This record gives sequence, structure tokens and C-alpha cells, in this order.
Amino acid sequence: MSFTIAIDGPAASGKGTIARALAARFGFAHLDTGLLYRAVGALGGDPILAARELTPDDLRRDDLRSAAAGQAASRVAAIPEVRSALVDFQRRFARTEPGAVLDGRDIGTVICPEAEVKLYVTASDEIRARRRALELGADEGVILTELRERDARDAARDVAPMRQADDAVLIDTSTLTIDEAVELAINLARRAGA
Ligand SMILES: Nc1ncnc2c1ncn2[C@@H]1O[C@H](COP(=O)(O)OP(=O)(O)OP(=O)(O)O)[C@@H](O)[C@H]1O
Ligand SMILES: Nc1ccn([C@@H]2O[C@H](COP(=O)(O)O)[C@@H](O)[C@H]2O)c(=O)n1
Repeated sequence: MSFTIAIDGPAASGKGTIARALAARFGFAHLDTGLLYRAVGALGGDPILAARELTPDDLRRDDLRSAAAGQAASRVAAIPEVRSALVDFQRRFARTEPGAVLDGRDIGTVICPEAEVKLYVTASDEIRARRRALELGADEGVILTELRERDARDAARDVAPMRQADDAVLIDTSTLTIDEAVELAINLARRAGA
């Protein structure tokens, strides 16, 4: 039986960094589910059709990591038909043997409510903006505004809003180094049987 680790949290909180490290540590597959919504947003046209016809090649586009792609993703992610078109793929991925780590906004609440480990990774708005600005070589103030706008939209939408699952463990990475955050997550996963 497959072991699932679900990681949710706001933009640039460090979810992906922790997810990749957990996957490497335990030999699990990793899916950055944000990439699915980024690809749908970047494809343009009818987002429902784009979500239904998404291909692995669409996820390899080199323009998916930009702030603009993040905003476009957040807009299409509020469309219920877009979300439902992507559910089966994510749930199938979660059953990869011997285990899978999925990070996103609704993994612990909607996609994998039965996950063996659930983490909700967060950090202060300012710290997240500083880290993302450094990563993209972008203006910190602009990124801060963009992150807040995106988080507000993600948390307020009617379908699968971003929120911490009742049984998720909160990890605030504001004052943690990457190594400290990863170690904390590894210990939690180990204790849960990973
Ligand atoms: N604990 C940490 N200390 C310092 N920098 C960190 C820490 N965790 C992550 N980072 C850096 O912050 C940036 C955002 O991290 P990451 O991409 O993991 O966030 P995310 O939550 O997956 O973002 P997104 O929602 O956009 O997918 C990256 O540049 C990463 O290297
Ligand atoms: N499970 C998910 C994952 C992502 N989204 C939406 O996609 C946007 C981009 O996600 P990143 O993780 O790459 O920042 C995000 O702002 C959400 O709108 C989602 O809805 N559900």
C-alpha cells in the first residue's frame, strides 16, 4: 500500500522545498500540483478544455515559474470544472508505490483526505516575499502585493479553498533554515511510519 504525504500552504512558504526533500529522503514520487494550474493558466483559451486535455509536455513549459503564471494559475484554479478535471490525475499519483508527496493548496483537505502525513507550511508574508523576490530576481514590494492578492483569492474561493486540514501539523518556516524545516518534516513523517 502506498504512503501519502500531503503538504499545503500559501505561496512561497517552502512547501515545494520540503516536499522535494521528503521525496528524496524516503524514495517517494513528488508532484507539485501548482504546476498543473500554472500550465492551465499559461495555455490560455478555454481553461476547462485546457485542464481536460493537459499533457506532460504542457508541464515542461519554461514560463511556468513566473509571477504572472502564478496569478493566471490562481484565477483558473477558482473554476470548479478546472479543479474537477485535475482530481483523478492527482489521486492516481498519490497512490504511486512505495509512496508519494503532493504539495498544493487542497491536498490534505480534498485530494488526499486520508493521507498518512499532513503538513501545512507557512511563513510571514514579508519573509515569503523576500525569499521569492530573491529567487526570481524581482522587486520585493511587487512580489509582496502579488503574494497577498493570490493568497486572498486562493483562500476565498468557494471550491477547495486553501486552508489547513484539521489534522495537519503546522510548520512555520519564518525562522527556520531549509535544513531545520526539512528535518522537522522528516521526523514527523518517520513518526507516522514513512
Ligand atoms: N526555510 C527556508 N529558509 C530560507 N529559504 C527558504 C526556506 N524554505 C524555502 N526557501 C526558499 O523560498 C523560496 C520559496 O520556496 P518554495 O518554492 O519551496 O515555496 P512553495 O511554497 O513551494 O512556493 P509555491 O507556492 O510558489 O510553489 C525558494 O527560493 C526556497 O529556496
Ligand atoms: N493544489 C493546488 C495547487 C495550486 N493551486 C493554485 O495554483 C496556484 C499556483 O500554485 P503554486 O503552488 O505553484 O504557487 C496557486 O496560487 C493556487 O491558486 C490550487 O488551487 N490548488
